[in-house]
Amino acid sequence: MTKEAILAKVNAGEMLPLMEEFYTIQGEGFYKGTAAYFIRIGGCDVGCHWCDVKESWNAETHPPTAVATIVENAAKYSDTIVITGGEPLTWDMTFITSELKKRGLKTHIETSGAYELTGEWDWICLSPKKMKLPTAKVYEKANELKCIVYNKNDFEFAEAQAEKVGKDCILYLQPEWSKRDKMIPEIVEYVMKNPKWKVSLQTHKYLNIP
Ligand SMILES: C[S@@+](CC[C@H](N)C(=O)[O-])C[C@H]1O[C@@H](n2cnc3c(N)ncnc32)[C@H](O)[C@@H]1O
Ligand SMILES: Nc1nc2[nH]cc(C(=O)O)c2c(=O)[nH]1
Ligand code: SF4
Ligand SMILES: [Mg+2]
Repeated sequence: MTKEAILAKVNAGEMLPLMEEFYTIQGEGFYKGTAAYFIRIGGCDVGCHWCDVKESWNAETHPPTAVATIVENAAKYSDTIVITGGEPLTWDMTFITSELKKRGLKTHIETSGAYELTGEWDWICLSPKKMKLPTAKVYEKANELKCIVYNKNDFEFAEAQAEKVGKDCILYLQPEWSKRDKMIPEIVEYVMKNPKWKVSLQTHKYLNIP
């Protein structure tokens, strides 16, 4: 295929820059503890300084891969597929989610919501970032809001984000991994005082799994 042809397919969401894919246990949020197949798509320009997958940022370093191939493979492992990144909404998610749903698979997304919400989702985990705020539509559609707590100011940001999501959206505070020893006690105290929030931990890191 020519470079132009590949670019056209990527723009149409029929090929995506695939960084990695793995069958594991969802470590975070509402589905924590549930087996799921993860598809990690490269490309993100949100720029969180504490991001735990900076290798995902540059889409050029991840090979454009046919969505048909990604979906066919994913279906062998699980009925729950988590699309993450990078920032998956950098790309048009319409085609990949429609192919997954055609096979009866459940589609979950991990997103900052910084770009237009595309695709058909059974579960949307919205993790807003100060540098590039979510779009109006993703606030409305989010099933869970997962705010990362790196320092005390993040509680205020989390409250402002919680104002913007729907009334059934489940609210989580998740410690930034490198600050976990400092921030876990703060989060515990905050959740006891403000019980509309729940604690989310990156349990896969404690389990030593991907
Ligand atoms: C790597 S991001 C990819 C998806 C999307 N770009 C996003 O930020 O939601 C997956 C999840 O990991 C969280 N995350 C990333 N780095 C983290 C860290 N150092 N500690 C805790 N959570 C982190 C993000 O906030 C997000 O909820
Ligand atoms: N096990 C596991 N659970 C996760 N939940 C969200 C993740 C992500 O990087 O999006 C993630 C991840 O990288 N691994
Ligand atoms: S938006 Fe997600 S992938 Fe992008 S830098 Fe932030 S945590 Fe990392
Ligand atoms: Mg992760």
